[in-house]
Amino acid sequence: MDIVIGLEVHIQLQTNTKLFCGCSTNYRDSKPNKHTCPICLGLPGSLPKLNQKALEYGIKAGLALDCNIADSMQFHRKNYFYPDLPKGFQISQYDSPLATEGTVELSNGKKIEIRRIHLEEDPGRLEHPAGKKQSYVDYNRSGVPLLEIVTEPDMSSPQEARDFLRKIREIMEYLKIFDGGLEGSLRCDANISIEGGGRAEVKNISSYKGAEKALNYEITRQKNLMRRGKEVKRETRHFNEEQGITKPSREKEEEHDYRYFPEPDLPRVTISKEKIKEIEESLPELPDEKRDRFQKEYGLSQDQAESLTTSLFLADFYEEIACQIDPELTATWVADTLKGELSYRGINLKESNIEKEDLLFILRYLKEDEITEKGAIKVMRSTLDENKKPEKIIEEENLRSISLDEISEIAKRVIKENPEAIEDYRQGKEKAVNYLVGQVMKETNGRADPGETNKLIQKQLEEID
Ligand SMILES: Nc1ncnc2c1ncn2[C@@H]1O[C@H](COP(=O)(O)OP(=O)(O)OP(=O)(O)O)[C@@H](O)[C@H]1O
Ligand SMILES: [Mg+2]
Ligand SMILES: [Mg+2]
Repeated sequence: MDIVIGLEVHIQLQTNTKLFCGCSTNYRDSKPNKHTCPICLGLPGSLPKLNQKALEYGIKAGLALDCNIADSMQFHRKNYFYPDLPKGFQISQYDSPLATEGTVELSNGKKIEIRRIHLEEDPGRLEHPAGKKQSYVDYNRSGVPLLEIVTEPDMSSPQEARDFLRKIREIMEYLKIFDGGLEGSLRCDANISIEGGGRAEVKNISSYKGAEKALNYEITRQKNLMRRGKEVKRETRHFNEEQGITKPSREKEEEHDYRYFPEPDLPRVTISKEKIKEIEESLPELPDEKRDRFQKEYGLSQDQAESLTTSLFLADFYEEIACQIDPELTATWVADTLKGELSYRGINLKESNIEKEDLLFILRYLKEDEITEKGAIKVMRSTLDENKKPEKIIEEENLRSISLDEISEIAKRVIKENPEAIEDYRQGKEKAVNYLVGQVMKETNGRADPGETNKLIQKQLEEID
């Protein structure tokens, strides 16, 4: 049974002001209804004016997704009645959108077609506090610029949908027009059908993990209906993030006729070839290009390059260190060790204490055998957990590597103290060597180099023989 998935992704553009007025878009820490004016409250007689920055950001996004940018576009009124929309309509786009026909390549190489991209205003935010009879509405979000990206129904699994959203997020962050770290900045409607059934449009998804969950739930639900010979209806459903389930939309009025018509208060917008060209020339290197370049320039594996380019912040962090010291060593320490430590702590690089200089310092010491690998990991952990500088940690925790002579002395003593290990070694037990190495590591608090220690112990044991 073929699974068909198409997404409508809404991303909030990071402009300072709203799409059609001068109110601030920075609403998350504000009291409700503080960033409002007659325009974003939709009061009669107010006139919207297009934010040119939002238009520029939209063009940027369209170009980055390989779309055709329209030479002119029109805003339309999308009429529906709901308290989050004070005017009774949303200014959106209809048959004359900003951009059409783009593509996004997933990490499995599959190409997903973009049907269209358009600009629209975000509605207000409703709050339904638990245990209260009233609901509240906050219009601070009303009028924040949204970019809606609509795909063709090209995805065939929830994993692909998740990967698509991750890619979109990465690209938009690279363009510096979007901040995925903000709550509710990326929302999507996921359309899904199974061969022979109607499509469900699942609304209210606010993360890419949520999208995957909602789609998995839908597959099970739709397959179960089909198995029992029941019809899968074409319908709109709501995703409940906490419960991980979808439910039919309660509001019947959501299955509407939007009665689209051209927004009479906003003239058709022409987009000149020069403007498009200028924006195209200013586009930064995008994630896929950076990944390919990292592979070529620094000799990284595809996996490492992929892992290091998932965010611009991470990629820059890596590259600035890699330029000053061994790029392959840096890749291993950033992509594997550091990312592992961060994910163990449930934080990302931006949120952590570690700075470029810190990692560079650790890698320098490691390269010059001033600390062991084990020591380096300890320093990294303490840098993350205690917000101290590596230099200080190395001093305080006594992590500086010890010399071969010192190791040799300790090894001698350890061998002497463990006659049964010598016996085991004579009988050909390799484990005995490992045990002795372990003892030396313990005595030296992990400061001895395990490879060197192993060699020394073998040599000393042979000499006893
Ligand atoms: N059979 C299908 N199965 C799954 N997805 C589909 C199917 N047919 C179309 N889609 C997807 O559904 C989405 C259609 O979105 P679009 O916004 O154009 O229309 P709509 O959902 O009818 O309207 P709106 O959501 O604006 O009210 C697209 O992403 C498309 O890829
Ligand atoms: Mg839709
Ligand atoms: Mg839509």
